[in-house]
Amino acid sequence: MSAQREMKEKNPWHTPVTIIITVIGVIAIVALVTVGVLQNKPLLQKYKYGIVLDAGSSHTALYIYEWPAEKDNNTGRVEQIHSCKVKGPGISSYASTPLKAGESLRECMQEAEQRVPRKRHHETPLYLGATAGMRLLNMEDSAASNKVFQAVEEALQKFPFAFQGARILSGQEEGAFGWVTVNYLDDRLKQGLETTGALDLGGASTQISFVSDNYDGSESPDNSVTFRLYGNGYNLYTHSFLCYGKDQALRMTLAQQTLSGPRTIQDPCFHAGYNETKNYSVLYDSPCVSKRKPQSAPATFIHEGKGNFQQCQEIIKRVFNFTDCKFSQCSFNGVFQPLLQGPFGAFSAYYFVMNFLNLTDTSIPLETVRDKLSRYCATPWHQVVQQHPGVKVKYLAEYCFSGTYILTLLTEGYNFTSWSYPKIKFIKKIKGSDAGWTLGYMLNLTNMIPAEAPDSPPLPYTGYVSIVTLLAVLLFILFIVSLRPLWPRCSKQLQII
Ligand SMILES: Nc1nc2c(ncn2[C@@H]2O[C@H](COP(=O)(O)OP(=O)(O)OP(=O)(O)O)[C@@H](O)[C@H]2O)c(=O)[nH]1
Ligand SMILES: [Ca+2]
Repeated sequence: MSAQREMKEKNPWHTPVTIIITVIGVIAIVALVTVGVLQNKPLLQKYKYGIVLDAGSSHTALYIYEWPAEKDNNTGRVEQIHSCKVKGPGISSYASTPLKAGESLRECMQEAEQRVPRKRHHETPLYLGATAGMRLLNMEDSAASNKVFQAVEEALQKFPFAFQGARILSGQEEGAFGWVTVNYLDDRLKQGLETTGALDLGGASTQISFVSDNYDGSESPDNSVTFRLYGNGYNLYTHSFLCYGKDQALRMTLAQQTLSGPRTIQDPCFHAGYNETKNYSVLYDSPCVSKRKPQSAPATFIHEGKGNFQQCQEIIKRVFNFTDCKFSQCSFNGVFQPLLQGPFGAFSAYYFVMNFLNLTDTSIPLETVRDKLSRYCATPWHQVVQQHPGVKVKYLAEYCFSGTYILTLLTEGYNFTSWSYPKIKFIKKIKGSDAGWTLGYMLNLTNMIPAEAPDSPPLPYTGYVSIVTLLAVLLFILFIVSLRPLWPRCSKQLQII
C-alpha cells in the first residue's frame, strides 16, 4: 500500500503543476486551431453574374453565368445557371420591323431579372453577340442591320444590367470562343492537357477549330488565333464557313435543283410522299443563293421528296468546291486546313440532328451510320410523321437532309475518315453548361482567364489545418518534455505548500 502511494507521489504527471501546464496547453492548442480555422475559413460565398445573348441566325438564346465573387481569376468555376430561348426567329429576320427584334427579347430579359439577385443587377455585364444571320443581313443591307442593332440596344438598355453593347462576332471569334468554352468546361486549359477541337453547326454558318501540331499559323494566317491561357500558349486553327450552316446549306442544295426554274423538283433529301408548295422568292432571298436565282421562274415550285440517301449526298457535294486549293492542303472552297488532330466536340445542330437520328454514338462504324441514315431517308413521309408525333414538322422534314449534310461536311469537307470519325463526340452540354461560343466570349471580355497560371496556396485548406494542429501538439509535447528537470522539484515544492 505504501509502495503504491510512493509511486503515485513520484509520478510527475500527477503533480498539480503538470496538470495546470497540461490544461493550459490543451486550451492553447484548441485556441490556436480555432483561430486558424476561423481565420482561414472561406468567407460566405458571394456570386457574380454575367449575361450573354446569342443572336443566332435561326433564333436568339440568353445565357446566365455565375461564379464565386472572390475567384474571378480561377478556372472551371463559371457555370451556366439559366438559359432562355427567345420566342420567334433570329433578330436578322426583323430587318423590315426592327422594333420587334428588341421586343422579342423582353420575356427572356425579364427572366434574367428574376434569376440574377437584385443587388447584383447593376454590376452584371450584359452582352449581345450576333452571328451569321446578321453577317448576311449586314452584307445584303447594312442600313437594315444597323436599325436592328439600334432597336435591340434600346430595348436592352431599359434593363438594370450593365449593358456592354451589341455587335457582330467575326467568324474567327465565333470559332475560337466555341473552342475556349469546350476546353474551359473540360478543365483542359488550366491543366495544360491536350485540347479538344470544336465543331459548331449553326443555321447560317459552321465553324471548325482545333490545335494541330503541324500548324504554326504561317500558312494562311487568317485561320490562326493565338492564345496564352494559364501559362500555356495555343496556336489555334479556326475557320467559319458562311452559308454552310444547315439552313443556308439546304437553300444552296435546293438552288442546285432549281437552276432552270422548274415547277416541280423531286428532292432525294426529303422523304417520299413529302409534298410542299414553296416560293421561289423566299428560297432565293439570301446572299448565299441570290445570284443563282433563275431568270424566268414561276412564283412557286412544288417540293417533292423521293428519299434517296446516295443521290442526296451527290447533290449536297455539288455545293462544295473540292478542286481549288492554293495551299498544301484544303478542306473545301480553297480554304486551308491542317491535318485533323485530337478529339472533337460537335455541338448545336450537329447534336440536335445526330441525337434525333440516334447516331450520337461515334463508335458505330461510319459505314453503318450511312446505312442507318440511308434507311431513315427511305422511310415514307407519312410513316415518319406517324412515328414522331411530338416533333415539329419543319424539323422532322429536314432530318434526312441534315444528317446527310453533316456526314458529307465531316467526311468530304473536313476529311474525317473511319479512323478519325470516332474521335468526334456529339455534345449538347458540358457539366451543365451549353457548348457554344457564349461562355468563351464572356470569359474573354471579363478577363476571367489569366494569361499566366494564377498563384495558388501550396496546401489545400484541410491539409493546412491538419499540419498546424500536428505542429501545435508536437510543440506542446516538446515543451512539457523540456520542463522535465523541474518536475521533481515542482512536485516537492507543492507538497511543502
Ligand atoms: N432539331 C432541332 N433543331 C434545332 C433545335 N434548335 C435549333 N435547331 C436548328 O438547328 C440549326 C442550328 O441552330 P443554332 O445552332 O441555334 O443556329 P444559330 O445560332 O441560330 O445560327 P448561326 O448564326 O449560324 O450560328 C438551325 O437550323 C435551327 O433551326 C432543336 O432543338 N432541335
Ligand atoms: Ca450559333
